[in-house]
Amino acid sequence: MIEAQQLTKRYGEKTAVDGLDFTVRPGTVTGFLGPNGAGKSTTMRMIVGLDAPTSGSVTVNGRRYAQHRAPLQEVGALLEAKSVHPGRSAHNHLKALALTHGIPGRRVDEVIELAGLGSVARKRAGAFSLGMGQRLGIAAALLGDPQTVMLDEPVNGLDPEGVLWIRNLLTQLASEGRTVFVSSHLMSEMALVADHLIVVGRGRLLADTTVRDLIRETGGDTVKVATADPARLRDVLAGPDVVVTGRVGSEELQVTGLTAREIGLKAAEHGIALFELSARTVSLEDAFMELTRDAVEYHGTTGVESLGRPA
Ligand SMILES: Nc1ncnc2c1ncn2[C@@H]1O[C@H](COP(=O)(O)OP(=O)(O)OP(=O)(O)O)[C@@H](O)[C@H]1O
Repeated sequence: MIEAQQLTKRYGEKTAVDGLDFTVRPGTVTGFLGPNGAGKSTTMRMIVGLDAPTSGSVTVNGRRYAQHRAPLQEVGALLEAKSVHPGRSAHNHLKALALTHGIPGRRVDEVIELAGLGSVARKRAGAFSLGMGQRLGIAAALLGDPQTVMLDEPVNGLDPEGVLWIRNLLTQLASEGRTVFVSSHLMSEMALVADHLIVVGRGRLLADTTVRDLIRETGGDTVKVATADPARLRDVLAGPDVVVTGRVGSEELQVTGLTAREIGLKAAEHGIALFELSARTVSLEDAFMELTRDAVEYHGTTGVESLGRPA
């Protein structure tokens, strides 16, 4: 379990992390999302003691990282900054790490297998592709068989097979009861792998919710219906959790709380003709954009003005 309380980090004038309160629970994959510069990496660095909070605190299983006697066996982390000696092989890098942390040597071979690095383990890590480097970083994170696993952008640079491997790995780690905290900009991937989400923007907490609820709140379960008799259809669909909206005089209604199928069946039962019946699909990406619209630090421009005018 990771618990942040009023976690704050300032760099001079800049507040990178601003009073964050959240809990990452074991047994599920928790996604950590936010636009560029939102404070995700800074938060993750504070979790593993690479940066000290300006105020507030963050603990892993009730203790600050530095207070754990064997931190590598407590929290395994893949952070953006790599610290692999380029001349060393993957095997030697992991062996050195194991030796200095009292981890048995056989675990090195286990994580090499787990990370799919068997065929390249004796090669210089400096010659590794981005994807292999990511796999080595993940192997190092898992070396201490930690209860808590934290990965910053783990799918970066991975090919589709690697992305699938990460997806299965994260699900597996969570199913073993571990705490899995993972940041990514790939929303489609997060939607598949994460159950819970912590969303930040400009250092502040924007949402602490499930993928389903976030999508629902953005209107993900709305069904659009068009009929010649909207007033009667409203009456037919009425129910405790059903909300029907629509402009007066319009044939179109927006319905939440019923599926397209349920609406179609009810309309047929009452002999009401429908002209259109379509579920609005909202992706996690849409929901994320909506939620973080005001918290994006670096907006891109696509307007012609930004390209300058020809002389
Ligand atoms: N060492 C530092 N000194 C000064 N400012 C910093 C430092 N580290 C981070 N920042 C600033 O703090 C803010 C948060 O940065 P951080 O890297 O944590 O964001 P992030 O959410 O991980 O972004 P990204 O998605 O781009 O990786 C940014 O505005 C960044 O410029």
